[in-house]
Amino acid sequence: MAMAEFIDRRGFRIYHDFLDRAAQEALVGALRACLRVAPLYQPVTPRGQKMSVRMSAAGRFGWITDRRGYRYEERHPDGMAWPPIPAEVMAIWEAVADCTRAPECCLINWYGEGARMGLHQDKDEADCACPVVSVSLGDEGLFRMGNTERGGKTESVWLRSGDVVAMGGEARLKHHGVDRIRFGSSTLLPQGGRINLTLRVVT
Ligand SMILES: O=C(O)CCC(=O)C(=O)O
Ligand SMILES: [Fe+2]
Repeated sequence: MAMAEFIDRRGFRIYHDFLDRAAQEALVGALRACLRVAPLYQPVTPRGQKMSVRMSAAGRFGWITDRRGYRYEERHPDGMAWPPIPAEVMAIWEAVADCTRAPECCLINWYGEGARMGLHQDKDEADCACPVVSVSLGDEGLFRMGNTERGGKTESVWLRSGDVVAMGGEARLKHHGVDRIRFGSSTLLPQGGRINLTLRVVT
């Protein structure tokens, strides 16, 4: 793994080029194995809108949304247990999380052409002492960072394949989202698109 230097933006610690190409390829291989066990599915918000990202998860819990609400579940919507979090992913957590607890969820988001994620807070976790750690693979994504309160100024950064962001401390409950991706900007994923992993302590 590359040296752990980061840029601090409002408490978001951005580690550009944290994973080199070989590490990214190894991670994609491990994730493909996860997705064979727990395939990507299209989530629906509690209000009934289809999300543009497709999702799956690894770990004891997966974060899901459907008409019944947002929550963590120990099973995929199709009924199977989530696969274990790959060792390569755990190693990233250990390098940047600065937290004694282990992640219990690795949410897997897949962004195809036109997919985005609106500004939101990650607040369905019981313990916010640990960060949410994000790993980006494939196409570049425009990541927007805001405030703990709704509204106010935001700033954005393009996240590239291999970048890692730790959202802890003052950034833990700050709003963030992905405005758009540059579809086809990376050669990592043969079909294009962007994968984002978020590692979370849930309980
Ligand atoms: O895709 C990203 O970079 C962020 C994803 C995110 O915020 C989430 O899954 O909660
Ligand atoms: Fe988030």
